[in-house]
Amino acid sequence: MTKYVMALDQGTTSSRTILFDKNSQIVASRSSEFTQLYPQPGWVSHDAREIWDSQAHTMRKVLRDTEVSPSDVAAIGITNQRETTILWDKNTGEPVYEAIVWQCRRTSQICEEIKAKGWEEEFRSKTGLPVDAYFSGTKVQWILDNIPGIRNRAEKGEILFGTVDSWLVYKLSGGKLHITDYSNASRTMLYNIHEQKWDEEILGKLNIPASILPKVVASSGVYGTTCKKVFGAEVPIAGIAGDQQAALFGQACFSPGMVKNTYGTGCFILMNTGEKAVSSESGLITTIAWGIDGKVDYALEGSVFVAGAAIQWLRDELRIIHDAADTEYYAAKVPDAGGVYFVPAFVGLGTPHWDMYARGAILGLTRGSNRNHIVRAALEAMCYRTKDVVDAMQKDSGINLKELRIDGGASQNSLLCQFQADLLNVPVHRPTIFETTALGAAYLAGLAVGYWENREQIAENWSIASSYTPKMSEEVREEKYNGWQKAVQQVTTM
Ligand SMILES: Nc1ncnc2c1ncn2[C@@H]1O[C@H](COP(=O)(O)OP(=O)(O)O)[C@@H](O)[C@H]1O
Ligand SMILES: O=P(O)(O)OC[C@H](O)CO
Repeated sequence: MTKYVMALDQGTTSSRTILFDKNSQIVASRSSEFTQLYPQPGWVSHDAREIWDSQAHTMRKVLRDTEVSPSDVAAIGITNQRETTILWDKNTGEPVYEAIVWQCRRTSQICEEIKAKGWEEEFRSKTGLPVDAYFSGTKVQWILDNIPGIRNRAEKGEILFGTVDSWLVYKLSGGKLHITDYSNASRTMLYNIHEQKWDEEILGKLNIPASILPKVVASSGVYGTTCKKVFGAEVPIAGIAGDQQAALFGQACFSPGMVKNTYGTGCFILMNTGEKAVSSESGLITTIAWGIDGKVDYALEGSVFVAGAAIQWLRDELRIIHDAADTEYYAAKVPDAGGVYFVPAFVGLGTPHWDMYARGAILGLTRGSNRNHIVRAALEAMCYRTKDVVDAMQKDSGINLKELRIDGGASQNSLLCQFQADLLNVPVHRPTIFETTALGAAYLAGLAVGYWENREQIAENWSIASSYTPKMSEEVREEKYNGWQKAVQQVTTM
């Protein structure tokens, strides 16, 4: 009898495999970190082989350690760091270059050229995305233009492109499937989110041959099975979604107006807007949340590139903490950040600023500032950036936020959660299962094979572990946020 759904959560810093049971409980979880490559300032790469190897390792390990047989896995769902771009050889299945990571700024110049040619509005209205190095399109173009011989081979049909979901499915299926889902396609800057097709004009403008593109499929559906070589059984591959959309699904944000925020390496705030693709005046992204049963739902998204990554920086570069969890201890030693603001614009600023050239700063230091203030300012920065995004979301959608559902590694920090509730002036809820990204992928796959019946059943499984209610006065909130906005002005270049 099949008992579990397996979620593969391929994130920016680690690959994870989680087995869920019917009550949405985690039965077992294994993760494996992999190498971050920084070939030049502002550039970020991964080795696509290592992405696959680390993912496959955690899949096998989770089964071995729990003695669950592959035949007890009802379906596999995949969720992934989005936008990260991989090109591989169609015949050998070998990557032809490093995976260019979503955070990588190497294509900023290409983006400038697109803007200088006056194409930005066309790209934005068709894809829902501002022209930025964040998205896959210019990364694909860069590889085709800069790696000798690749363009020629791509034009001969010998090269395939995919985001990480495509790459994993290709490997899992033994090279049989070259697919991506709607949510991932909507992050490439090559996909028309209204007509739901790869956009020929944009492909022409970026000089990208259509033959390298994956087929776009539903986010929930049986696409094929794993090749026996992977772990000894043919298990249905039945769900795919970009990690932030998967988290929206895992948080059961099924109705328009529901919002989740994931505090991981970056912060990603998504509001379900249902069947309506809301276009933004305030620098939000219009994205596909998921496509299921022939119907596409949309979301408004705010992307904050550096959130928990600033905590890692405090640990690895400044070395003022040993562990991310220490931040709560140090931050709690002071009543506030003492006027210190930390703007972690290490790779520019995303929503709503979209400033590729902004860089980080710690401001407001006095002779009395110490580690506690800086640590607290780093935590508060995640909350301020979230408020930047939520304010824009409320303005563009006309919907007032009623509550915020949170997840991701840094959401374990209660001081952060309380400050977030205070700043937004709405309750913040952390669910019992905070691995919502993986859970969302499991749900998409489980729904496709009838493991879960419908979204109502899923919504019933969502429950709150901790809630934080706002306690800050309006006056203090305004004063703090004004200080933040002034700090941001100091680092922006536009
Ligand atoms: N208790 C904590 N307080 C603040 N930040 C934390 C805490 N625990 C983890 N983090 C941060 O959260 C991030 C890890 O979250 P995770 O959701 O696993 O990220 P990702 O999926 O992006 O790799 C790291 O950047 C880490 O610094
Ligand atoms: O790997 P994460 O969780 O930091 O997510 C990365 C995002 O998908 C980038 O858009």
